[in-house]
Amino acid sequence: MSSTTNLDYKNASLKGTITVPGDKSISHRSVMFGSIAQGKTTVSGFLLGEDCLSTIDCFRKLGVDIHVEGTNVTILSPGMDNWEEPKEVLYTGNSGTTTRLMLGILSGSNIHTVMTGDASIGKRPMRRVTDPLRLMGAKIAGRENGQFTPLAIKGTKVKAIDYTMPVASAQVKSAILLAGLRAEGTTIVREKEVSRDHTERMLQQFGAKVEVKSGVVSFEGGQLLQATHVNVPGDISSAAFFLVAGAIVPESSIVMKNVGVNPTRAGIIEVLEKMGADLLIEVDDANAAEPTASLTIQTSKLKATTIEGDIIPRLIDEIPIIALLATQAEGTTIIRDAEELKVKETDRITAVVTELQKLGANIEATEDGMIIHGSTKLHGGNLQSYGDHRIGMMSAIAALISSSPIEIDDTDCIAVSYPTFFDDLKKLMKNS
Ligand SMILES: O=C(O)C1=C[C@@H](OP(=O)(O)O)[C@@H](O)[C@H](O)C1
Ligand SMILES: C=C(OP(=O)(O)O)C(=O)O
Repeated sequence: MSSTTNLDYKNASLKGTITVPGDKSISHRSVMFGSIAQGKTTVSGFLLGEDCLSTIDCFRKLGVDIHVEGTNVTILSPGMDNWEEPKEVLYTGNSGTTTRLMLGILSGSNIHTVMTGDASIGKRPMRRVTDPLRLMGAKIAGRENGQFTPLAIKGTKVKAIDYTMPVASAQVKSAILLAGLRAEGTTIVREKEVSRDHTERMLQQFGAKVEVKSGVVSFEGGQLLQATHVNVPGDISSAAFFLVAGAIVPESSIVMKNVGVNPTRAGIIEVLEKMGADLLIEVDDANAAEPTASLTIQTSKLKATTIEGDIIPRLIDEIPIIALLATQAEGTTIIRDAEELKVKETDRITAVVTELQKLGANIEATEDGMIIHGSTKLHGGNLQSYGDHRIGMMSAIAALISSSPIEIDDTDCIAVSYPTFFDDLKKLMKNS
């Protein structure tokens, strides 16, 4: 365990304006696409979270020149066909997105690489990616027949596939599409439930032609990406913590500017609205490559809801903080169809239920989600983050409404996606 944080936030209220850091999914992809394209790609609003820094580190090892200045990143790439074969293992840290998308990219490259990550990555399933990539002809070897890291990838000439996704996962879809860049023929990915579409949008931004029609993405191999500029919006998954805080902490009013509201990511907005939250959405430019909005949330009287089916991929990373929200809503909230939570940085069903029960919440785990009876007054306690950034941040927000202090083991992990989380929290508390 690294840092233990003791949070005594009694009678806090949150007021003011913040700008949450850049979107993690889009930041990863900006470096990946900028490294594939030959020439100079510039990125603004980049997330300096540990996961995205792992992506940068991997591409530097392939000979891509990447400069970081504040949240501006410049990528000078010789182009994918001229990458160097790295002498070292590529280390993907805690990042599932880096590991899985790199598998797709490296499969169609002309170099040999070995990839590994931290202990959490070592437990996360990779066959969901290595199986379709092997169908494309990829040469991947890994622990338990390609299920776990470390993974070795011998870049080769891959071929297109027509693949129906067995799980709703943007990481699997993206890995296949990125391998498809170098494949002969048309790669087709069919989704039953639409997952985040940042890869499809960014392929278009880099000049590729992609067709997306009712859950089917088709994409002709052999297209060259053109270096460009990427503007990364604020991360709605980070904003989610303050959307919930604003709704449940008494006498609060929070404005968040420049938040990405791509419809494939904005499930939390739909849920807040259904639960009766006082939320104002002012869209900046609906036609931007990734649309953004200002979000204003005020303390709200909340009612329970059911969250299931095709909304789940649109809010998968927000479920821990939505569970806390539901403890403050009148009635029974049911979350189902969310078994994917079991294979994130930790088993998020068990982690959320165990930690919220410690605070007195009336919450139970189910096979594919959780049931929460509200509203309950929460008390303090000693919580664990399990090294999972989203559990750590959910616990810190709980401390704002608990009747006594909350101690959290290992809050360092929050830097994975939101390194300035406590700065933003303090800023909002100071204004109250
Ligand atoms: O593609 C992405 O950037 C991501 C996809 C999601 O994972 P899955 O593809 O496993 O659902 C999400 O949980 C993760 O935080 C980021
Ligand atoms: C699941 C997450 O990320 P990744 O899969 O990239 O580790 C997350 O950020 O909540």
